Amino acid sequence: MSEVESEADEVAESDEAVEPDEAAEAGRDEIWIEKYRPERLDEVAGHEDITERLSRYVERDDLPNLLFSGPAGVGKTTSAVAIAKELYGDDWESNFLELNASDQRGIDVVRDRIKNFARSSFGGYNYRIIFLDEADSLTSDAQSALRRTMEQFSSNTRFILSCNYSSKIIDPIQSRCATFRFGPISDEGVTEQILKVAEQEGIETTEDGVEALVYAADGDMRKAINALQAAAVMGEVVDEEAVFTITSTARPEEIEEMVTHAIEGDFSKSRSILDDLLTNKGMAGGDIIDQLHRSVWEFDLSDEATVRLMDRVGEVDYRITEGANERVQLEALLASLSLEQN
Ligand SMILES: Nc1ncnc2c1ncn2[C@@H]1O[C@H](COP(=O)(O)OP(=O)(O)OP(=O)(O)O)[C@@H](O)[C@H]1O
Repeated sequence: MSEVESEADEVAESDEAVEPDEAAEAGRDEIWIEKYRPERLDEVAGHEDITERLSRYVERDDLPNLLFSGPAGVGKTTSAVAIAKELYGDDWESNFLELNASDQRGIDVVRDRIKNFARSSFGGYNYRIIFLDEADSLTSDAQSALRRTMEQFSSNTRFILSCNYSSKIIDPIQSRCATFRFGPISDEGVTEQILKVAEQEGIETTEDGVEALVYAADGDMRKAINALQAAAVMGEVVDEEAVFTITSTARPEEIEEMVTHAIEGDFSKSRSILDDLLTNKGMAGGDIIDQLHRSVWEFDLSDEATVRLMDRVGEVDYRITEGANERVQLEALLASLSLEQN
């Protein structure tokens, strides 16, 4: 039993009335992304076109194999679980198996679990659901084996595969699935959910705090809610300062200032901002590149400078992904911008 649960039991057993403050404290120990995970398809924010189509399968009780693709934290797992809850009601847990394809123990363990689940007795339902997360982490050979398993159990099992990139899924699997692309959640969608959670938790947020949460999350709802919860622990009010600190995100103005100094030929000022971001703010080089990439079009730069910067950003991003030293790469980027001016 977790500490939270045992504490909650002790409180329930004691004769003394629970003070509202204590109840709120206990509530804050819960993980908000789980507490506010939508239960039903129509509660999933920002993907109405997808959830309406999924609801039709549920209404007809006729589910094809599904492939959900998209970035992290946008509702792929949530939608799969919501389908199971709507199809099976209280029995959903015994008819839904969640597996991770990148299971350390290997694909054979995953396949055995699929077989055991698909072969065990059914409680009056025509089919059960297997949700396989990170399906794109499987090699082509493992995916071919998975395809055979999908065929073997096609009469009584439906697969929902989740991945970041559907292009990494072999064609024979893609052609057996209806594909749904979950994009990043819109700023409005994230804002709405943040405000809802904050209100229910009695958390005060400032307008710039919510804007900072939306900016830092960049369409990832899990990141937005986690950041709200972490910032709420830090102080009374969730404001911009708290959010940027907690998420190790640079303010857009800092990134712009760093680039502008470099373009104006002042390498040392530009480098000292970079140093502050990497050393004092603890940012990862890859995250600075991501922020640069997102903000480039909002900087006050000529078209030519923007294109040059974009070109460099692409190159540095590739090198960092390949394992090059982040600081060296970022300093080189700023240095090359400065050199062009001098
Ligand atoms: N569209 C959404 N509407 C409301 N809440 C959401 C949405 N997407 C994500 N969330 C919140 O974020 C949490 C994580 O979402 P989920 O597990 O569905 O992400 P995912 O897309 O499956 O990501 P991953 O690929 O990393 O597994 C949920 O528990 C929920 O609180």
